[in-house]
Amino acid sequence: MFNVAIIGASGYAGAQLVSLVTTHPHMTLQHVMVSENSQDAGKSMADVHGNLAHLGHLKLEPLATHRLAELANSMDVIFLATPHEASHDWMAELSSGAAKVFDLSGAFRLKDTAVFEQFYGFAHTATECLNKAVYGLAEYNSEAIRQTNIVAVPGCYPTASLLALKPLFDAGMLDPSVRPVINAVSGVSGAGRKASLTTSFYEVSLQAYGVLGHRHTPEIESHLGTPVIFTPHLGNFKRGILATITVKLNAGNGQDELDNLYRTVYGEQPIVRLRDSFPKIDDVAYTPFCDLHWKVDEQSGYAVITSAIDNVMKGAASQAMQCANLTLGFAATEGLVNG
Ligand SMILES: NC(=O)C1=CN([C@@H]2O[C@H](COP(=O)(O)OP(=O)(O)OC[C@H]3O[C@@H](n4cnc5c(N)ncnc54)[C@H](OP(=O)(O)O)[C@@H]3O)[C@@H](O)[C@H]2O)C=CC1
Ligand SMILES: CC(=O)N[C@@H](CCC(=O)OP(=O)(O)O)C(=O)O
Repeated sequence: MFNVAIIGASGYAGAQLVSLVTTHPHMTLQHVMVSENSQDAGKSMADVHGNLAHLGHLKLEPLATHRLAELANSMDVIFLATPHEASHDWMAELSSGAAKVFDLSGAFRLKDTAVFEQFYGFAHTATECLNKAVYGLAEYNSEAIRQTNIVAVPGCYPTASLLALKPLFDAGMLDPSVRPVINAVSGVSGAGRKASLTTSFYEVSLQAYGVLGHRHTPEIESHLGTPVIFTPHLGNFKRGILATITVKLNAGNGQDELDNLYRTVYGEQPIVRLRDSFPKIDDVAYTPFCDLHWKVDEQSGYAVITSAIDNVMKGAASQAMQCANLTLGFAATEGLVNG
């Protein structure tokens, strides 16, 4: 059995990981942790998340920095479901031992530190870790993920967007003169558990935010290889992301070509489900799947692709678990998909 610690275990992504690790056939959850001065320190997982009421024995430990080295040497796997700053500050020490570290924050997803500082608002100084970090888009980078001890788990919107767009870009099917346009709606869990007016029940409606300036734009662009227009929206539901993506295809590409392409790329990938109709968020909520469907207008050469994921699962925790499975030598789907 592999020993696991989850830091940030009281948050939405961390609690989802608690669920996944405690049901994983080859993992033992040794530590669930929060920040040193957390109000939740000492409480159990059952106290903070009702759906984990059966896990009253798992107590949230406050994590003081002097314990980082001990974790690095005693754990096989460390999941960081923490704010970007905490992940950035702690990665060097956490990754200095035998443990493989999977960071769900955005701290290690952008290799360009100037772009990072512009979008995250603080300077990146963990250069060695950044150089080592592999972008954990599990369907694409499985070989590199297997070899590393630092995985930067992709953001939720980038996961939905890249799984839809990468096959087209990599196959040279996109007209380079027209940027892909990504309009995506996320449930409020994407904003994390801390109370705020923007995410309070009475305030949330359906609204664009971060227009032409969201930090996921450079993440999508750098891992896709071409500029995009990305507009996120906050929706009045709990879980899931639906990304509707419009692209202009190069001449000679129509419905048949896209059908063949997606089948070739994802036919053997159990987490990506190619659907016969446009997916709904409810089809993927609380699951590890990404559902894709597309339609081409043969006359204009435009195509619309929709990509649906659960932001807390494929957009965070279950993708982190896919990556952990790969580094430990299991199938990416271990503990996530049966049958
Ligand atoms: N929610 C989502 O859909 C997604 C989230 N992510 C990323 O995953 C990470 C966690 O997100 P999410 O679960 O939504 O966030 P939450 O706000 O729900 O949870 C954050 C967790 O981190 C803990 N924490 C906060 N500050 C520190 C610190 N300095 N040291 C240690 N622990 C700390 C919090 O507990 P406490 O403050 O009590 O210590 C809590 O357990 C973030 O980086 C987020 O950007 C990525 C993809 C999707
Ligand atoms: C609805 C909502 O607020 N979503 C979050 C994205 C969540 C996510 O993927 O986060 P990281 O890139 O921080 O890991 C946002 O737009 O900031």
